[in-house]
Amino acid sequence: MITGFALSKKAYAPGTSRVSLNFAPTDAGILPDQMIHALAEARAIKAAPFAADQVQPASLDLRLGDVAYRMRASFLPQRATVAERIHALKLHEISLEGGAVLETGCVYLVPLQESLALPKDIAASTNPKSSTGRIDVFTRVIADNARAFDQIEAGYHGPLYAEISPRTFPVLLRKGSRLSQIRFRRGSAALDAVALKELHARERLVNTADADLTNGVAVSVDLSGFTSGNSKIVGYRAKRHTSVIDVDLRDGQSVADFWEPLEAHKSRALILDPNEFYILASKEAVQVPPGYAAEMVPFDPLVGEFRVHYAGFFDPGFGHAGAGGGGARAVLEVRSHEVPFILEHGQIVGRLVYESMLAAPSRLYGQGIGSNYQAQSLKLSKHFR
Ligand SMILES: O=c1ccn([C@H]2C[C@H](O)[C@@H](COP(=O)(O)OP(=O)(O)OP(=O)(O)O)O2)c(=O)[nH]1
Repeated sequence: MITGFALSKKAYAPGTSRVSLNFAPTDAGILPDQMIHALAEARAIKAAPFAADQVQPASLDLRLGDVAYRMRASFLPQRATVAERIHALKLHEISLEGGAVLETGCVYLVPLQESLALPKDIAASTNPKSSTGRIDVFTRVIADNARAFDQIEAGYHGPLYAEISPRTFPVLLRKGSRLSQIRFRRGSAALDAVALKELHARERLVNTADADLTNGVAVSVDLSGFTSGNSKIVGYRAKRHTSVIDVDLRDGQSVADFWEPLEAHKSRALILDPNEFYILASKEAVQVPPGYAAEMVPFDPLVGEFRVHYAGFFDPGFGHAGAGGGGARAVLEVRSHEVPFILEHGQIVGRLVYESMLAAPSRLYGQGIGSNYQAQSLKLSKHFR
């Protein structure tokens, strides 16, 4: 297990130093920013030069290409290429050059600008960016012959596509918009029970005295109320039939036009309406130490009553006091399925699974890379002012 790193003083500047991608057989972990740049220099990631801040501490933001296909339905390509399935299933094509609105309830497929020619020992996984999950845009990435969403096999050579289905708000996006992110991984890097216990003892991953560390660090919901002006609220419920959100515009919309604040109740419970979308926050302050990355997963795959976590990647340095993040809560994107469901204060809703980095990133989340959510409390996406 990799335990600690000295952080380099300077951020990695692409092309200025050689970062080796030759690993010892037992090396396992998530590739940090400097290795993502090295993958691009080695043409294992093929793309136009990266945009500023596109490479994050443990992931790369993926950019939409210039066309969206409105599809009859979602699919997994399995034995086909995605291009073959698009040919068979597309309803029509929309240019993204000048921007286009994607409607709620429809399924779109967009070729991404980045394609891959991965070495045999590097696999990848994808997830929506937190900003995408917080506005309820359901997004997954598929590759040719994929049998699962958001999983890219080691050694994959080929294009990537984003499946996009806005659930609550129509969204305006364009060529270059970044809805998804990709993490590159060598081997199996998840911490086992012993390593997680040791890391928590050393770094205090959550600020609870009796942290539940079964299969990851348990994260529960806070329904006691956060101060908002003169009131106490537990979160927000999305409004229906709103206007459009421009995914690239920060602070562009007023909260009141899109969200209904949910006042705290003395019962410290919240009844989730089926098919409504909620933003809530964790009771625990969480943190990801510099040598690690985390992912929020369902607390129990057998409990399908409600879904938390659209966007599960937590960056190295998120909530870390050394990166200005002390006390950060996890923001939770929550939806109930078939029946109304009562959530109670302190109920476990997800687990943070920690993985080792192959090396410390040259910059942490919150350190001069335009991070939007460091030290966050209950926080809507960056689109709202
Ligand atoms: O469900 C989630 C997922 C992530 N996060 C936190 C941890 C993560 O490190 C941070 C930023 O996530 P991400 O990089 O996916 O967001 P972004 O939309 O790219 O924002 P930024 O520009 O700040 O990176 O938000 C949450 O609170 N809840």
